[in-house]
Amino acid sequence: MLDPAGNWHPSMWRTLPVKHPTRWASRPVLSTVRDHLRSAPALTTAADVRASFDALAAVSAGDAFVVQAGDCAEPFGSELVRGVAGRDRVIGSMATRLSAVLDKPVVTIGRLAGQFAKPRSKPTEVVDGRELPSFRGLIINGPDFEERSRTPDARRMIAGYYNAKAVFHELHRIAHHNASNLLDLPLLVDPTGTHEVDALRHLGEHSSSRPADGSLSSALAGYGTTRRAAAGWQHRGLWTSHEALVLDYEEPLVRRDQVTGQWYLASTHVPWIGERTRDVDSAHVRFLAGLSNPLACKIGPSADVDEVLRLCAVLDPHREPGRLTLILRMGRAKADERIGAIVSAVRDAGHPVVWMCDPMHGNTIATKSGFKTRRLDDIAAEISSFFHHVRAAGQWPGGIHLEMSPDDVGECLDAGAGPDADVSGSSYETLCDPRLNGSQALVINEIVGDLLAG
Ligand SMILES: O=C[C@H](O)[C@H](O)COP(=O)(O)O
Ligand SMILES: C=C(OP(=O)(O)O)C(=O)O
Ligand SMILES: [Mn+2]
Repeated sequence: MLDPAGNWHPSMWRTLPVKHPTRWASRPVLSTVRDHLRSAPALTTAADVRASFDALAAVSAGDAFVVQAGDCAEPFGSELVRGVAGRDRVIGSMATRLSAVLDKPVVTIGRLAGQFAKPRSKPTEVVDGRELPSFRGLIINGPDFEERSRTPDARRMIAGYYNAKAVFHELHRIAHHNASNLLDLPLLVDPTGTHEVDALRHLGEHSSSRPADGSLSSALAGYGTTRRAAAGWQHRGLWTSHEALVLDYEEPLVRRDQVTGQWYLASTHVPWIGERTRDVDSAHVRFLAGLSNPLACKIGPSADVDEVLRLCAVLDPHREPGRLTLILRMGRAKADERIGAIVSAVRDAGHPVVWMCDPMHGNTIATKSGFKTRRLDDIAAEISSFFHHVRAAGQWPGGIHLEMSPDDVGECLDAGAGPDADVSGSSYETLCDPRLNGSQALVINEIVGDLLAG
């Protein structure tokens, strides 16, 4: 994806085949939206993207673990912003628990601040004999089964940008709140005075020696990873990630670092390529390949070893720790058969990838009443196969990727649920795929903890 002078450019994906494209209703509106996004402020800073890269490099070296979790498809509006603190809290308690088990930091990443676009198995949906485009996520169309709502409207990308901006604002608010708590509490509660030194050190970290450049990492030292403190492991905020599916949204949010000349995707920290768009010569892979962000790519059961090696060569040509996370999502039935060969081949090719397990997307089933669901038993079994096969290849099982809501939703089936178990419509709230609720996420996290300890 280089021009004759050998340079990558953010718009070059347009010359390549695009999987799961969006047919926007109006080209002139699309063009106005793209101009708006191109001149809109970046949502992330290069400093934070580099900090998230370094954090993932520690995972690739086996010195940390990573928890990535959040909605399948984020909502817009007050529900979105109100939900950030809960996602931070649940992911944070998962991470601090795993840090205590491992005695290592845990990197925390939300599916957050841009997880608004969905590839779907079927382009259309039929209800009572009427056929309309499938719901593709709020940045593309609306969920209501009406022609107007289901028509892709490029103005939704503007709404997506400002919704993401509101989430970043909330992440900053939480970071500043945590920073002030970390400063104040030890001074107030420690009678021996030993933590005072800690607190003063933190004060130094937050004082004018760190530039207030709008970076999350300048708001809170050690942002996006757990840190050991006198009172135990503490969680410090979330990095953001989403599937970079709608390139009409992502491309105008690419920014060039004036100092280094590197291109950064400023819509997120860690963009990923989905299972349905990971063809090595396609637009999505070649677009992300030119960016300096840490990248992730889903790998499902249809991927053969050569395909994965070609992806690694394009996405991680310099074999750089932290650059590439491979998110295996095989499904319980295929995990044992598929994981070992892929991990060994990537190891032998010398790519220091982060190995992550998504035990959700290969385990989706339909209940008798037609709801999409996932069984905790299948999720646990796939995680356990992942640990076994990654370790058998001498590699570090570096992370877990979950679809999760902190709320009391009933979308996945509890451990031990029988063959006829169903979910109830009243607590089924997801916009797309079934999520673990907060307590189910903690159950799965204990299983991960046991595997890490074992
Ligand atoms: O989140 C992932 C996909 O968009 C989702 O699993 C597809 O679901 P579908 O099979 O209902 O289209
Ligand atoms: C679309 C998703 O997953 P996959 O690409 O693995 O199917 C997702 O993570 O929501
Ligand atoms: Mn999903």
